[in-house]
Amino acid sequence: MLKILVTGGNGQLARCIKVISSKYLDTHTFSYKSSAELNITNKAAVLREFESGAYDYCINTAAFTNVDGAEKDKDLADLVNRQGAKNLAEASNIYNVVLVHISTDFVFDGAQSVPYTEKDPTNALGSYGSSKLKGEQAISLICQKYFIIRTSWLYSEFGSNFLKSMLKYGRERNELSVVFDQIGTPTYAMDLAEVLVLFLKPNKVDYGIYHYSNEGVASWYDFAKAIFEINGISVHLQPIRSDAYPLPAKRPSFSVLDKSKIKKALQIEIPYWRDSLIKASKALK
Ligand SMILES: NC(=O)C1=CN([C@@H]2O[C@H](COP(=O)(O)OP(=O)(O)OC[C@H]3O[C@@H](n4cnc5c(N)ncnc54)[C@H](OP(=O)(O)O)[C@@H]3O)[C@@H](O)[C@H]2O)C=CC1
Ligand SMILES: Cc1cn([C@H]2C[C@H](O)[C@@H](COP(=O)(O)OP(=O)(O)O[C@H]3O[C@@H](C)C(=O)[C@@H](O)[C@H]3O)O2)c(=O)[nH]c1=O
Repeated sequence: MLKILVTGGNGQLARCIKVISSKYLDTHTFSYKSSAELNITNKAAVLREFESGAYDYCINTAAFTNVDGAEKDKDLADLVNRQGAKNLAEASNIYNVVLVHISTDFVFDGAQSVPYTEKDPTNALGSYGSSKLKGEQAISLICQKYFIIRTSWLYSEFGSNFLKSMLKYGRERNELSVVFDQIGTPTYAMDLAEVLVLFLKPNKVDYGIYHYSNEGVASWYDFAKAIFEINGISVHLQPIRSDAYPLPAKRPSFSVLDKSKIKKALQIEIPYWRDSLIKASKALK
């Protein structure tokens, strides 16, 4: 039996892992710890959990994910996303655990116009992205056995996300404005969860950084348009530039991820984002 700790156990991605992991219960035991049960910023608590749990893997989904909130709460974002990741890296080394850590497309500045590979230079624009980047750096410096999976624009039937916000606003309002000058790839967190479980196979895949998102490319406007079409919601949708929708945090204008490495390593085909959006919309109904 492989023993797996999942941090951030009440979050969107952890809840998707819980759904997917039901297929693996003959061979894997998953322990989900919410922020109240295991605060990853508390090093002593992390060490105690690793010692008592005798885990083989830790999937770290815990993070400070409020992109605009991170501009105001820089210290807290840093504490969770950098120090928390560092604590897990140190505990993983001591207790011989493989750390599977989730990171973000927001480690890039968006200056590129071709999809980002794992080797491309990082340069985060805001506090969320830079705290996540520092978390990655701490792990790659300290940890002997780790996978860092960068992903983008997660949504699902769980937690709060862009899909659920659009469905809510689309039903409440006649008109909506959404930015069309930020390009990336929406990713169904359930698809990512399926892929994360594939990393839980001893000595099958090389340690390091991997990019995973759904296939294809969209702006947030395209994503919103597809949400309304697929869900039969009639709303007047206006494409706008980011400067017409001012927010505390600057986002990358282009953060499409190149997924060649993960496709080769895991021998997977990745669903197109619109097909996955149809699946998620059905799951929500
Ligand atoms: N959402 C997205 O669009 C994207 C997310 N990612 C990354 O994917 C991962 C999962 O994101 P997602 O599930 O969407 O995020 P959520 O915000 O839904 O979940 C994160 C969870 O982390 C928990 N958490 C916060 N602080 C701590 C702490 N100190 N100790 C333990 N747990 C804590 C939160 O608990 P509580 O609610 O109690 O604070 C929450 O349940 C994160 O690493 C994120 O950076 C990457 C790209 C896109
Ligand atoms: C709700 C809304 C947002 N927007 C814009 C704001 C922003 O530029 C863009 C995305 O909106 P959000 O703020 O919901 O998403 P945001 O928090 O920027 O999403 C990011 O979250 C973190 C955690 C990640 O790691 C990233 O991959 C990415 O998913 O859409 C509109 O233009 N109109 C709207 O009505």
